[in-house]
Amino acid sequence: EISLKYGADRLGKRTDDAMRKFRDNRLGAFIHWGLYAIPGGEWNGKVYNGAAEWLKSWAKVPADEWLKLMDQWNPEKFNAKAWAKMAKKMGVKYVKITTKHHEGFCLWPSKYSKYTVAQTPYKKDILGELVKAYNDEGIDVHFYFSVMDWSHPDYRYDIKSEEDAVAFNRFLEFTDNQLKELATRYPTVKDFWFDGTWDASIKKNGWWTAHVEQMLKDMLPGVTINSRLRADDYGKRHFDSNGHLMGDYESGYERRLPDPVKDLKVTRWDWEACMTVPENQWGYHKDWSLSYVKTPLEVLERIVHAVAMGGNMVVNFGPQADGDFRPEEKELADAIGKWMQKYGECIYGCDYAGWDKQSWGYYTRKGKDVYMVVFNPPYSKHLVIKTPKGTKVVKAALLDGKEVAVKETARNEYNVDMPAKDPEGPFVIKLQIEENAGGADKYRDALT
Ligand SMILES: C[C@@H]1N[C@@H](C(=O)NCc2ccccc2)[C@H](O)[C@@H]1O
Repeated sequence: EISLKYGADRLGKRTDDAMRKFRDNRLGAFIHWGLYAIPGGEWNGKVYNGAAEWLKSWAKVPADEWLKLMDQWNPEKFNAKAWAKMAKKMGVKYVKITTKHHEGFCLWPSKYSKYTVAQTPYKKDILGELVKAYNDEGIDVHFYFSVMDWSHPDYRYDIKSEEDAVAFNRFLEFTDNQLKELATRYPTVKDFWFDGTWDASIKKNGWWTAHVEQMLKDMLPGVTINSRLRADDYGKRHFDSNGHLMGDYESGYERRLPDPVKDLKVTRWDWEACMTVPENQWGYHKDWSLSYVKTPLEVLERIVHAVAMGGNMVVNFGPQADGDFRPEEKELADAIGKWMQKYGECIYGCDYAGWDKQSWGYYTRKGKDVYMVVFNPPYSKHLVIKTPKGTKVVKAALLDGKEVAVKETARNEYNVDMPAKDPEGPFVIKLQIEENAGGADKYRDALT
C-alpha cells in the first residue's frame, strides 16, 4: 500500500445508526428539477435527444442566455405536500433532490449566487418547502449537488495556468460557502450526493474533496457522502490508489447495475445505484418517444436486483416546469407503491443473501429470513434452490402465510413449488432455513 494524505478515511462498511438507516432505506427517488425543465429538450425549434438537463450543452447556449430562463421560472402547480404524498405512496424511504445541477441554478435562496429561486417570479425557497414536506411524511432527504457549475466564471475544467489556479481556488471557496449554507439551513439533510466531479480541475484538488467530506461530517454528524465526490492524492476517483472505497458508499452505478454473478465483489461495500426511466433522461424532456421507456416491471426488477446485491436503488423523476409530474411518472410511482405495499418486506432492511442466483429471480435476506423474489416462473412449476453447504430449507411460504411445498432433490438442492394460484406478477416466497446443519446425508457424489 502507498501512503496517501487524501485517500480512504476508513476501511470497511460504516456500522453507525445513520449508515444503517441509509442502507435499510434501500429504495429512494431522485428529483431532477431545474431551469432545463422549461425548454424540456427543445431549443430554437430543434428537439435534442440527449439528456434534457444537458440541453445547454447540446444546443451550445451561452450561460447568460440560458440563465434568462429564470424569468420563466414560476411553477404554479408546485405543491411540496403533494410531491411528498406521491413519494410516500411509492414506498420510497428517501428522496435525493438536485439542489443545484450543472447549470448553476439553485433551488434554495443562496446568498452566494444570483441564480437562485429568490431571483425568479416564484421567489420562494423550493428546497425548504420540499425538505419539510418529505420529512413530515417520514421520508429522509438527500441533497444532490453538482460541483461543476456552468454559471460561475471561476469554474475551470482543468488547471493550466496560475490564473486558472487562482480562479479555481475562488470557485472552491464559493462551493464551500454554498455547502455550509445548505448544511446550516437544512440540518435534517441525511446525505450529500456529489456530481460534476470528473474534471481534471477537481482531480488535481483531491485535498479539497477530502476537506469537503470532513467539513460536512463535522457540521452534520452521521451525514453520508457518496464516493463520486472524492479524488485522492493522485486523482484516483471513487476508489483510492490502494483500491479502498472513499466516501461512505460507491456511487458509480448510474444507469447500470453490477452483474449478479460476475460482480459479487460489490457486496463487500455499501453502494447505491441510480436509474432513469427513459434510456437517459434525468431532467424533464417533452418527448419520451425518442428512447426506450422502462415499464414499471423493468424498474421493479432493477430495484430488486440492487437490493439482492447489497445496494440501494434511486429511481429518477423529472418534474415538469409547472411543478406537476408527467402521467408516466405518476403511473410508475403508483405501480411500484402497490408492489411495495404487498411485498416491501423483501426490500426494506434487506441485503445480499449469499446464495447462488437462479434464473427465476433474486434472493434477498434479513437476519434469518431469506426471500425469493420471483420474476421468471418456470414451465416446470418448480423453483430450484441451491443452498450453501450446511444450509437446509425447512419451510417455504407466501407472505400471507400460505405454505408452498419444498422438496429436497439432492444435497443442498430443493424444488419449491410455484403457488397454486397464479400471482399474476412478480411475487415473494419467504424461506425458513437452518444453517450449520451438520451430519451425514444420504447422498453420494459421483466417482468421475
Ligand atoms: C445523475 C446524473 N449525472 C449527470 C450526468 O450524467 N453527467 C455526465 C454527463 C456526461 C456527458 C453527457 C451527459 C452527462 C446527469 O445530468 C444526472 O444528473
